Amino acid sequence: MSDHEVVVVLDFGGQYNQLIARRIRELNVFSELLPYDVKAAELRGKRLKGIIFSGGPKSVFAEGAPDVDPEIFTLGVPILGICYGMQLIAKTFAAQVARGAVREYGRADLAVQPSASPLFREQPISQPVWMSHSDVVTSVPDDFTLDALTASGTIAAMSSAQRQVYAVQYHPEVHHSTYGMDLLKNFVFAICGCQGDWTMQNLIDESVAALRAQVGEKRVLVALSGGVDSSVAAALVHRAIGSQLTAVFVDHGLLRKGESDAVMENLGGQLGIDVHRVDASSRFLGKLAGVTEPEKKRKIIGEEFIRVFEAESERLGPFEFLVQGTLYTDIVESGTKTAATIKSHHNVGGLPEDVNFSIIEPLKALFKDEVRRLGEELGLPSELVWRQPFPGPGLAIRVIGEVTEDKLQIVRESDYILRDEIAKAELTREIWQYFTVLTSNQTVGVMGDERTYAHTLAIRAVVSQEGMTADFARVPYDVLARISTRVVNEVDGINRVVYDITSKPPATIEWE
Ligand SMILES: Nc1ncnc2c1ncn2[C@@H]1O[C@H](COP(=O)(O)OP(=O)(O)OP(=O)(O)O)[C@@H](O)[C@H]1O
Ligand SMILES: O=c1[nH]c(=O)c2[nH+]cn([C@@H]3O[C@H](COP(=O)(O)O)[C@@H](O)[C@H]3O)c2[nH]1
Ligand SMILES: NC(=O)CC[C@H](N)C(=O)O
Ligand SMILES: [Mg+2]
Repeated sequence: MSDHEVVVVLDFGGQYNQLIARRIRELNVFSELLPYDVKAAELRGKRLKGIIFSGGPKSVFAEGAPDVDPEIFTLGVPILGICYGMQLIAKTFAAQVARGAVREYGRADLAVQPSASPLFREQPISQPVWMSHSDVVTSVPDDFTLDALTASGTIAAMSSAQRQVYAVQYHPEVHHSTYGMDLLKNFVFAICGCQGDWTMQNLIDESVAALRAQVGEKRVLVALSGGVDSSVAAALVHRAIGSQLTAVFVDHGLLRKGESDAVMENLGGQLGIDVHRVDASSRFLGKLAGVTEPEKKRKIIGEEFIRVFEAESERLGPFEFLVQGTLYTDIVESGTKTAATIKSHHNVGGLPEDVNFSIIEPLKALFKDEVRRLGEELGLPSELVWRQPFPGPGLAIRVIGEVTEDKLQIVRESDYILRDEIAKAELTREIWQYFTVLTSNQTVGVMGDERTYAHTLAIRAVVSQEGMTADFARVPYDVLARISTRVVNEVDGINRVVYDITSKPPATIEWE
């Protein structure tokens, strides 16, 4: 990768960090996320054009707060600090950072100053931005200029042209910051002087070469779910090593109605790979019996997947390598050295300690929408590339609390109705993900003049770009009404249907 221009993002543990790298790649400039404490000497070997300090959960004045190698400031390339990154720059250049009297989460209104740096070139002086911080920079360092304030008077941007150091308190990488992409573009091109020499085709060529070198003549197993990520990962690995690749699809009894057969009918042909199905429902449901705690459920499922792959390796293998379609979202939400654990994705935080494979995750730096572009570039059919995401733990995390066959049946049937009505309303492409959740809460109803005491079902439908942030979908009321009526009439055990109107953050997409 070193023959491309690179803008490095230093990771202080914020939730959106890889998103920064991904936005830069969108501008056709290679970008990667590195630990915040990388040594300046390690960066010298690259065609380094700029450095971005990310956000992070710590306070710069907390004990042991993460800091960079001071030599980073002597590399002679421009630096952009975002949120924690800006607070760190303020501290480095002896300005004040304090706990804010008013915390800013979500939308804020930015007032760009007339003398602002080229970061704000060709942008409106008043613009909406997305904030998520409690600490504030309360004075601008000597020889820095103030570039922007928010309506509450917070210092929101500052820079020193002479030092080539720029900083913003808000998050230009999230699409709710309307001109965020323009700011990053100005940083990358006007300030760092990049040309833009990186494309998705480069990524394919480089991944194929790296996979061939890593695997050699050995055999490889791919964990294939029929979803977007594992299909794209399989297609990429197949391009690299052809018939050395074997696919295993696990029917864990937690799939949607009709899914198992549909995957077996279509997927092998679409990918040109032999797919072996394993019926593992009794072992998954057996292990989940009586378990209610979401993280425990996720870890059981993560381990059971691996045990099934090991058994298949004995039957069909041996296989030295296991390919998973892990995305960056799965990694950051599972928790890293710096990022908090939000939930353990089965394929990352849910993995057991003893795994008998070397794991290959060719998409682990990417987000869903990048993977979709990659899938299109690899020539996969669009119904596969645009399929809505479905989590590996499946319906087990959509039955709140204990998973039983009866409860799974309710979710399976109601999900089927929901999907049917969304398809009839031609909303499948507009809504990013949609499903039902059995809340395991019972309420009183009246049906056929009789009192009922039955379950509440929730409908979750969200719009998103890549699953890191999301908003609830504005599904038309008449569509919701049809779904509600059909669910109560056609699915036993439900007497109430509610619609989840929370965004992410503060909620997540799945309920567990
Ligand atoms: N039923 C399954 N059988 C085999 N592997 C699975 C199964 N479910 C998930 N996996 C593995 O776990 C990984 C993560 O699951 P995840 O749901 O995030 O991805 P996906 O299913 O490939 O794509 P999508 O997000 O579109 O559903 C998959 O890429 C795949 O490698
Ligand atoms: O393969 C997966 N294994 C998991 O353990 C898992 N948990 C959540 N998801 C999916 O990830 C996206 C973000 O979900 P959350 O907002 O609920 O964290 C959404 O698309 C979720 O469906 C998972 N996918
Ligand atoms: N998002 C961030 O980088 C937050 C920075 C710091 N933890 C604060 O709360 O102000
Ligand atoms: Mg999936």
